[in-house]
Amino acid sequence: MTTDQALRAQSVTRRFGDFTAVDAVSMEVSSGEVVGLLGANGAGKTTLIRLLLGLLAPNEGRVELLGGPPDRAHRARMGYVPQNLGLYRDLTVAENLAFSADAYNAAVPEIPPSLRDARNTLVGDLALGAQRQAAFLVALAHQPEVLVLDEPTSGVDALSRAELWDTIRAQADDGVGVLVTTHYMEEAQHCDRLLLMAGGALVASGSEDDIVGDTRAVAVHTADWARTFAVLNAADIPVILDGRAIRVPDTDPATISSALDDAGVEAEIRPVPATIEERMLVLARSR
Ligand SMILES: Nc1ncnc2c1ncn2[C@@H]1O[C@H](COP(=O)(O)OP(=O)(O)OP(=O)(O)O)[C@@H](O)[C@H]1O
Repeated sequence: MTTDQALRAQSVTRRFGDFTAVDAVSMEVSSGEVVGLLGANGAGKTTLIRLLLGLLAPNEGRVELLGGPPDRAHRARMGYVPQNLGLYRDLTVAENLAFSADAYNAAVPEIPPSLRDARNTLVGDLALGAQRQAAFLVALAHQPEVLVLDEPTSGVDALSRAELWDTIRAQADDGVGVLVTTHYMEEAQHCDRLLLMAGGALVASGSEDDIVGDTRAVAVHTADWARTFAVLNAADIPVILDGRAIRVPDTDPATISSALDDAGVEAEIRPVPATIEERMLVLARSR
């Protein structure tokens, strides 16, 4: 390892026409840490990643990859698993691995037991969990010092997700700096630190507790959940329906009672600590 700093963005902005996809973002990832990049669809996570990796040029600001510019030489020291996995679907797992190792002048790694039966299967014919596993293997073949993973666990079953997180943690324990995006909020617990984006900006960072802070929510218990949801929604109250449970973040319980009383809906209202997902909703609404 030649530097403790794996990735850094300093006041980085990227526009597409009049639209600002990444807005003056400053952040960094150190070697050996797993940093989770969270945010709703369109928050700017993938664009930030592409800027950090030199795949897109910033309009303003500066990025550093392993302490230098994100040029070919520095990019050769990082591993990237994009959302679409970046594998050749019409090549087998073994062929993808050999191709990538050759491109980086690295030895072809051994295929782990869980993928061995699939070594001669075309990637396009594999289940998504196995495809993601293969993409990890390919990205790690040249022993990168930085690993950037864009939704690595999306669409895979719980067991495969747990295995992928084990792999991520093992890499960090070996000193690799990891930046990972996820849509699954429960996966925030696997990260050492979180960055939260909304509307292109970095709106919060730290641990899950730092991000939630003292934000509160209200749990609404009612038999008539459909009407309750409709009434609160119509009153422009930030209501969340999770199954049949109704939650309202960052809103005075009296406001909720009053909206429901006016509509003649019977409900029991209980203030509770907010979740990170609810805090994200609050931050996104305030952008
Ligand atoms: N090449 C492009 N041209 C125009 N707009 C773009 C381009 N790339 C991204 N955008 C826009 O920038 C915004 C941020 O997109 P981005 O893919 O970075 O979000 P994201 O947080 O990664 O979302 P998701 O979780 O859905 O992947 C979106 O509104 C997207 O439509």
